[in-house]
Amino acid sequence: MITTPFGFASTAHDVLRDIDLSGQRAIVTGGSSGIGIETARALAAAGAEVTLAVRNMDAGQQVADALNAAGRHNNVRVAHIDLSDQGSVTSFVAHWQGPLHMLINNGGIMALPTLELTREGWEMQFATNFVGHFALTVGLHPALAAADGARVVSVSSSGNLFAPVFFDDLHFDFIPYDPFLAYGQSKTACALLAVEATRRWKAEGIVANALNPGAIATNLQKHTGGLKTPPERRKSVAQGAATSVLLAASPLLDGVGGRYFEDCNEAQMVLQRPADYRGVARYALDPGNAERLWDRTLQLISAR
Ligand SMILES: NC(=O)c1ccc[n+]([C@@H]2O[C@H](COP(=O)([O-])OP(=O)(O)OC[C@H]3O[C@@H](n4cnc5c(N)ncnc54)[C@H](O)[C@@H]3O)[C@@H](O)[C@H]2O)c1
Repeated sequence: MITTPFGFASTAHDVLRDIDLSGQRAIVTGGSSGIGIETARALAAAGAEVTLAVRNMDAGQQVADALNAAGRHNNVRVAHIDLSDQGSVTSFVAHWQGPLHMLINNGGIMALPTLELTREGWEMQFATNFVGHFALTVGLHPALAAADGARVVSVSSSGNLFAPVFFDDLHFDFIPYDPFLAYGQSKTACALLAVEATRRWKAEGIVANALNPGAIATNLQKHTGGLKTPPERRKSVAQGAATSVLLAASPLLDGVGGRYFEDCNEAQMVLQRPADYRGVARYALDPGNAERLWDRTLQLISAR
């Protein structure tokens, strides 16, 4: 188990204190709100050149302007991506130039009340939270390989404990749609992406890890009537971004990949859903599931 000096209450700035990221380049998807803003703020404050990959360019530009005005480096920019739209992901990748040191797959949606499908017929949470990030990560593989020690960060969730990947029914054609089953499947898939990306790319110096940021009141809960977690177990957004930046940039994680973290430490693997929703399900780190999902998703995106 990987342990660090950081924990539940640590902030992203605590984790990056004394770390100089000058000359390093990062992408933060969903960087115009919530945890994404704080992830970008901390990486940029440490000197990294940060691209906010966002669906809403106006919102993204406002955040970039605010971060640049408050920081010392004028190193935050904005680029458009709609993770639910494969054409948009392809276009983002085509415009990216040069090496990429940190890819923070952070954007996401949760618990859409009714079944929504993309134009390809893919369930929307799976398409946005996972397939979009999968295509982005695979598309940016040459840029990651060029960075000499790149990190991919997969923002998963305790939602991994709600559902495995339903390989025979990814898009709820048979299983009755449930908002949290769909969210859970997508977040399990995000964890599996880290496992398989590490297996495939570690020899090229690329490692990927997954994380649960904790319970943070953000726009994510707009379909669920707000955060239900008791106050003592909630985090601020700066605390929520701590594990993301740890996985993106801390030397404590050098060479570590294919693992799942929460509260800045490696999480326990569990065989049943615990009452406190801590830990990661075995199926979410299973290498066989990870390879199967990778191959299946490659087929999905190449057949569209
Ligand atoms: N807040 C929590 O309690 C919590 C808990 C566990 C996991 N997470 C995860 O943390 C991540 C960040 O969530 P947050 O809490 O900051 O929520 P948020 O709603 O504030 O941020 C999510 C971001 O993703 C972007 N996004 C959504 N759909 C997109 C699309 N199609 N294309 C591009 N961008 C898109 C949104 O515009 C937004 O900027 C998510 O992956 C979420 O699942 C959050």
